[in-house]
Amino acid sequence: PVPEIVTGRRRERDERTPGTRVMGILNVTPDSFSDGGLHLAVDAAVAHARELVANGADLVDVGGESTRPGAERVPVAVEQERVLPVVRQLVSEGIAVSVDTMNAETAERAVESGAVIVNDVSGGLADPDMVRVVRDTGAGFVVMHWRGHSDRMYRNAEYTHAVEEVRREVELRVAELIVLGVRQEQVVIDPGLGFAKQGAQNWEILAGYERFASIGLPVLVAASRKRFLDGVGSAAGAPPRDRDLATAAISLLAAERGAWGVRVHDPAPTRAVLDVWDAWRAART
Ligand SMILES: Nc1nc2ncc(COP(=O)(O)O)nc2c(=O)[nH]1
Repeated sequence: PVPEIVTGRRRERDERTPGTRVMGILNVTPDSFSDGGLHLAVDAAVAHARELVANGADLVDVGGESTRPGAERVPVAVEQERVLPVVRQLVSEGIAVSVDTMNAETAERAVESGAVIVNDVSGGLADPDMVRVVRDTGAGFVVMHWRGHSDRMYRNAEYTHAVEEVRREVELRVAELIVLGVRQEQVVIDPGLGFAKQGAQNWEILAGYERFASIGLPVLVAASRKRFLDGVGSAAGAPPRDRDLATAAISLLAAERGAWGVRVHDPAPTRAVLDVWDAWRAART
């Protein structure tokens, strides 16, 4: 069966299954934790994951390859060296883990190590073997809207109607996956904020949330600290970590619209606003 964290129905605050899931981001790249050796990076990453969970993350999204615009590809062996030890340790501590990878072999080995979700920004397009891994393992599968690797990301940000085109492309991709044997209940969709979308287009996507919800699949909103937030709810040009308040506001707006989950660097502000929202709803007479 597909892991409960993927299919679990939305519950009120006192139930175990979370309403809108808070997915904490764990980028295991040496520059993100320490410029020391890999071992340091793994230990630091595990410590950071524990902190994410302590601050309210329902699951931790472990990635070993930055997908920032213009980022270089990382060799699969390096990605696995970074990611797999962390996945194994977090799973052993009872933490729900998703693996953020475009590589089928990494996904397969992470799921074999206990990861319950494959979060592939390419939705299975980057590695033709990914569909087999997702289909055969039954893991949750985050299918994000994607129009190509970081090196040509912005050249693909041409839309006449961004919301409708992104919606259509996501819908078509999911239909292809189902034809290829992936079960619908495995799938979470994600409009891919910042991927082949610039500035205002990201806000159009958020404003068009209902269009994505109307596809009828769980929706993951991943706006955390992204460039399009610059200057909104924070000073223009401020460092990305200053965008956590704006991120929490988007988490609340997404949760109110029934989002399956929100993907954030710092769960604390998001957890705080979701707790406020739960208290508000619970008091309804
Ligand atoms: N599902 C999903 N996964 C992602 N992984 C990485 C990034 C890049 O952002 P980061 O480097 O801040 O994690 N963005 C997404 C996203 O928008 N959706």
